[in-house]
Amino acid sequence: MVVNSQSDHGPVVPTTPLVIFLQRLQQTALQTFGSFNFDPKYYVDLSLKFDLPVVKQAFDHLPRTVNGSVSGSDLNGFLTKFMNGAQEDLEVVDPVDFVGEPDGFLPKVVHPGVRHWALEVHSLWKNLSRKVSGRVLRNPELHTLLPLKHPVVIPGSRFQEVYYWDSYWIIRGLMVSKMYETAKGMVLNLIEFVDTYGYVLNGARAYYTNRSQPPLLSSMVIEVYKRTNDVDLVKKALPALIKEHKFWNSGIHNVTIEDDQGTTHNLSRYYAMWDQPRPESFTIDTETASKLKNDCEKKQLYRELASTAETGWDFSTRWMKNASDLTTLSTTTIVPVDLNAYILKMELDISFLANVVGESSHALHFAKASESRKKAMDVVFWDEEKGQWFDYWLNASSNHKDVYKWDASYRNQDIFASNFIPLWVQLFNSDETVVNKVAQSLESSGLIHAAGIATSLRNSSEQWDYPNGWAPIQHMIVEGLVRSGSKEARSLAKDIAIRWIRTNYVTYQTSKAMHEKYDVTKCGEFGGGGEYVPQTGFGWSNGVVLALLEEFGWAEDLSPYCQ
Ligand SMILES: OC[C@H]1O[C@H](O[C@H]2O[C@H](CO)[C@@H](O)[C@H](O)[C@H]2O)[C@H](O)[C@@H](O)[C@@H]1O
Repeated sequence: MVVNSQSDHGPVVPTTPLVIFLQRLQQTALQTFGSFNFDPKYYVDLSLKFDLPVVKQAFDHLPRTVNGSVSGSDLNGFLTKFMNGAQEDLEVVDPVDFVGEPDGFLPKVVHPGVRHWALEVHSLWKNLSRKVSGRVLRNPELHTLLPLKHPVVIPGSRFQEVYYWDSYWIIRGLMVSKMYETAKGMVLNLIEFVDTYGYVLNGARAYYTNRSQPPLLSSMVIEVYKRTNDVDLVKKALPALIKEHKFWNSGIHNVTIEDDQGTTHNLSRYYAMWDQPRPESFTIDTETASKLKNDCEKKQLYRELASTAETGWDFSTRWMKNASDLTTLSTTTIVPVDLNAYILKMELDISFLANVVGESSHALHFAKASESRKKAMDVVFWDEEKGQWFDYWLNASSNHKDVYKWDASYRNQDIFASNFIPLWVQLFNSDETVVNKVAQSLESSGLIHAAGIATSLRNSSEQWDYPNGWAPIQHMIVEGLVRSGSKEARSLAKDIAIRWIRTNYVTYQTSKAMHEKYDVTKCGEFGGGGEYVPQTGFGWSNGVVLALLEEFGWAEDLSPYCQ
């Protein structure tokens, strides 16, 4: 599948003729309809009513002005005659395992009003459940939606397809809702991606095949296994997880760093296999790159944009050399703390799962791999004095035959929520000294707000910076604190959980009342953090709310927070 591009910046996975055509349609639509309320993704999600050559010919024959634009009525006529709507590829499905109030649902949530809300959140899974329509299965070449075998829960809003890392928090919520069949089906779909492509795709669309997303498949398998003891699922998952591990630890994703003692360490980075504008944001990326001078620079920027989408944090100043200039994105030259924490957890998970099915040599191999990564993270990321792990920026001048010489000054000293993610992993949260240091550092970091843990301290307009970014990754930090077993750490975790739950409650009620996308200014100090779309909520927010309510329970009234 992967071929080398003309430039030497890495591989490129070719896209489909359909995606290329839909990008052209997207460009024309922008010219015709203008940028107000324009969502470029909408156009690459449309499907064809006829074969591509027929549709293309009709499109090419639309009357155009000298500057190439098409009139609104001609374009609307074309869309009606030749295209199906963006959401018609999927059918709403009744999940087989949904019941209004599952037996033993959230026993520690005792306040009646909060219990009522939790049941409403639980019921949102029904509104977010989809299956791929028969049309896609019969004629996949007419659709950018990829045909998945099992029904899914989608994030919602403009994201009507499965997303890799969103699925993790959705599955955490499904566990609370006792929807094990649905969760298992979602895991099986992701396993099939690994079988087909060698990695889990960013999302289930033809335009997402050139990159992955934060690798949390092993965590999903573990969560389902813990509740169901489904050994068959483990047997199916294990080869896929081993293959996925290889994807993240070889070729462009692998980085070797030599420390002061001359020991080399292998870590991983994000690196999309793409050097063109992202099809779902084609018009935006083209515009972003327009200020660059030459094609080589543009290709590199496009790779950085796609690689940043692979991080799940698209976009944040975390990946930018110059915080006010998106063209300075440098994601491929950053070794990220969170990615390596996820892979460390993947190694421990694989080792555990291999033991479950009696594959002791794999169990041993991955246990050793986890020890090596832990050492590498200690050397490259960990700052003992600051009590945080910092991203490491690769410096071209230190690159000798693909081995980078470690230098403390290349650590990015900026504070992000990702600096605390390693706490999620047992090898770190079992060390009391580390936990205490990290907890103190988190408390004084400035990241904890009324709404929970902010993604960054930078006030920028990027989606993943303060005040917009309230990542579900805070759930991992909370879990790390809880798993440490320390009383103080649990109390900090509870404090953060309370903030997140209140915020989401306020967001939910406000959004419900307004029946429109929620407006932060209406939610007083708890504004920000939730992402509640009327009638569906948002997949990962629903999941984290349910998981936190399960962990901490709830006895007080929440309604005073929503006046
Ligand atoms: O359409 C632009 C980008 O949209 C996605 O990113 C955002 O939504 C995802 C779904 O909730 C989420 O997983 C991601 O963290 C968000 O930043 C998509 O993942 C990107 O690849 C895409 O370019």
